[in-house]
Amino acid sequence: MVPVPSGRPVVRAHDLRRSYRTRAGTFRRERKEVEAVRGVSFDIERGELFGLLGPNGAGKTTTIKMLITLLLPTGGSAEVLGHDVVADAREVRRHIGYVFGGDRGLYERLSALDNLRYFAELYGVPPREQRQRIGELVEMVGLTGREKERVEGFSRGMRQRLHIARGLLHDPEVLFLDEPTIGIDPVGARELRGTIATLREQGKTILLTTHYMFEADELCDRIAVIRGGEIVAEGTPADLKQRVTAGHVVEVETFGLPETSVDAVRLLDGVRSAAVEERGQAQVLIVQVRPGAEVTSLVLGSLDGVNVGRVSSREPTLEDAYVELVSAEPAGAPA
Ligand SMILES: Nc1ncnc2c1ncn2[C@@H]1O[C@H](COP(=O)(O)OP(=O)(O)OP(=O)(O)O)[C@@H](O)[C@H]1O
Repeated sequence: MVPVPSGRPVVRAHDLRRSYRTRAGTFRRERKEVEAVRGVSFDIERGELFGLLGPNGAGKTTTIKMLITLLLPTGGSAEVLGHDVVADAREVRRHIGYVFGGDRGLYERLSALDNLRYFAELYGVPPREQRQRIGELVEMVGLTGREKERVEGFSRGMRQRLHIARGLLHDPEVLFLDEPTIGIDPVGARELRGTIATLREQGKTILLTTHYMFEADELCDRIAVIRGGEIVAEGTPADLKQRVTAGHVVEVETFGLPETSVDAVRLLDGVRSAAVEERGQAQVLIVQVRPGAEVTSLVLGSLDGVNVGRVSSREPTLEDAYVELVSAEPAGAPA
C-alpha cells in the first residue's frame, strides 16, 4: 500500500476550478467562457467510497478529469496519495485506475481475455503476473466462462464490467468510476454495483459519479452533491436524508399546469419547494412541506382554474432531497 503523508487524505481537492473557452454562433463567432467547476473542495480517506452526484453538466466529469491528470485545473489544487495532480502527474497515474461509462475503449474483435492481455502489456503488468491477475479479475467482475468470446457480442453491462477489470489490471489503490452504470439495464446495473461493493471491501479508495441517488445511497460512505460547478451539500447518505425527513411531500396531479401557478405555490407559507414531473398526460406538482405545516388546501387554492386530478401525501425520499438540492435557485442568481 502506498503511504500517504500523515494526516493527509488519499484524495484531496482544494478550491479546484476549471473553465473552458468555447466559440458560439456560426457567422459571428463569439468567444464564451464556461466555468465548469467553481471552487470544489473535498477529501476522501483511505478505503472510503465517495460519491459525486449531480445533474447533467454539473461538473462531475471535469472534476474527475482533473484528478486523474487528463485535464489541467485553471485554479486551486488537488492531490492523490500525497502527489500533486499537476506537478507529480506521472506518480498519480501510477496509482490510479479509472473507468468511464460508455462503450469506447475496448477492441470489439478481440475476446475479453485478449483485450485484458493487451492492456496488461500496455500498463506494464509483469508477464509472470499477468495470467493470474487476469484470471482473478475476470472472476471478480463475473465474466468467467465468457472471457474467450469476442467483445462485439457483449451486452453493455458485460462491457462495463470488462472496463472495470481493465481499470484494475495494474492493481491501483485509488479508483475513479465515472457513471459506470449509465445505460445498463437494472439487472446489469445491480451486478455492477455488487462489483463496486466488492472493490470497496478489498480496501480500494473509490470516487464514483452517478446521477442516481439510490445508487449513491446503496454504495457510498459519503456523498457530495454538485450543481453548477459547486458543491451544494456533503455528508453521509443518512445526513442528506435527514435534510428532508422532517416534513412531508404533497403530490397533486394536474392537467395543463401553468408555470405561474407553480411560482405561486412556491411562495406559499409552509412550502419549502415545488417541482413538476411529467407523467404521461399529467403534470404532477411535487410540493415539499415544512415540518408541522399543512398546505394542501392552500396549494389547491392557488391552483384555481387548473384541472386537478389525484391529490396525495407521502413521506419524503432521498430522491426528494436530491431534487430539492439540484433544483433550488442558486444563491445570488438573477431573479
Ligand atoms: N471540452 C469542453 N469544452 C467546453 N465546455 C465543456 C467541455 N467539457 C465540458 N464542458 C462544459 O462544462 C460543464 C460541466 O461538464 P461536465 O461534463 O463536467 O459535467 P457532468 O456533471 O459530468 O455532466 P454529465 O452528467 O452530463 O456527464 C458543462 O456546462 C459542459 O457543457
